[in-house]
Amino acid sequence: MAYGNELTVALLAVQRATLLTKRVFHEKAKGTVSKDDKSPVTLGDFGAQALIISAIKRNFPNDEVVGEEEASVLRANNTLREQIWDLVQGARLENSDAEDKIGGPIQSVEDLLDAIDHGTSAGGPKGRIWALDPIDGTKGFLRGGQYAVCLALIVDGDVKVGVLGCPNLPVDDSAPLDENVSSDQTDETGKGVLFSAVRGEGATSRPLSRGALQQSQPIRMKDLTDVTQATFCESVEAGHSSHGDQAEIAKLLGITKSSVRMDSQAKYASIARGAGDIYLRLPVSKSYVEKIWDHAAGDLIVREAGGEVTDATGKSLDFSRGRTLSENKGVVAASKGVHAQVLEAVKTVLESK
Ligand SMILES: Nc1ncnc2c1ncn2[C@@H]1O[C@H](COP(=O)(O)OS(=O)(=O)O)[C@@H](OP(=O)(O)O)[C@H]1O
Ligand SMILES: [Mg+2]
Ligand SMILES: [Mg+2]
Ligand SMILES: [Mg+2]
Repeated sequence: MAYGNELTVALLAVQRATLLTKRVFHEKAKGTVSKDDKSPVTLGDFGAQALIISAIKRNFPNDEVVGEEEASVLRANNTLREQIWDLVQGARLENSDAEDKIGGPIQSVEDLLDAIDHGTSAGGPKGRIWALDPIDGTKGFLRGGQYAVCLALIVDGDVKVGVLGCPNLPVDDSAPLDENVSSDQTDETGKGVLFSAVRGEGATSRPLSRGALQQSQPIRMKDLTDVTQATFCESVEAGHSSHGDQAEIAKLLGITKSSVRMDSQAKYASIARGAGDIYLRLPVSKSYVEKIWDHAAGDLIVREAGGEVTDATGKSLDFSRGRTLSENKGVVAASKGVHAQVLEAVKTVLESK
């Protein structure tokens, strides 16, 4: 399989990072710090970024990483740094071959900080670049909702491998969409999914585990031709995606079911496994530019599951422009049978503004 080694490393690295994020998820004090743009970052975001980058550095020392977080807050804050060090040391895969494959534990606090700060690549159209969002949907993570650990390999501007770890989604790919938002399952009864895709080779899901990788199974978008029957997913935060425009589009398409609001790239994963049909993310402000780590893995997983992903003008998402999707506005992801119709409605509503 093309990119087989990259896929295995990415799956194990994301799986190990979810052990850490799940621990933080259940703690009352998540070590939340406000970043310069006022968005939150937690012990979980820092710890997961350190663990994943150390696995990449060990296996692919020449690759670059575009990561969301950086360590300056930790260099200045002893308490936070020590808390993360403890968490990172405690996050080990219970299968020694799997743990060895991704380099074993981080050796020192300096290595931990260096790993986090290795995510500063400028991105671009040439070479091998990993896009990493250690916790996507941090606001959802803090609220007790959905979140995802997201990793993708971009080669010469094209996404080749995508992995999404979704600890709060039900394992069952056929569970209805509202159960994807809020599952009654526990880790023991079937919660926690690892999605992945390799370019040209399809998309899969498998249960998250604490050790070796579990068996995977293929996932497919639902084959929808009657758009009025669609269910669509959107962000929880109105500040991230325009609920008003999305409601107008649904109305124009004759969709009567109410939208399902879900944090993070779990939205891409949910439509890829056929639980939902459409993911709309329409710009709230003219100035906001989407980040590549918020979309790279989800975009590939949906396309490999038979879906179509464009921006609000119909262009493919362009991951070759650096750290952001500077050539794109918004996201329209849907099954092939209805994407063109959805895109027309998006254009009509946005042009009327
Ligand atoms: N103004 C604005 N517009 C669009 N997107 C923004 C904006 N501000 C932030 N972000 C990014 O949104 C990421 C989370 O998106 P979600 O779809 O998960 O939002 S929500 O949590 O469901 O509300 C979130 O990712 P994380 O920081 O990884 O959580 C941000 O990168
Ligand atoms: Mg963030
Ligand atoms: Mg994000
Ligand atoms: Mg994030």
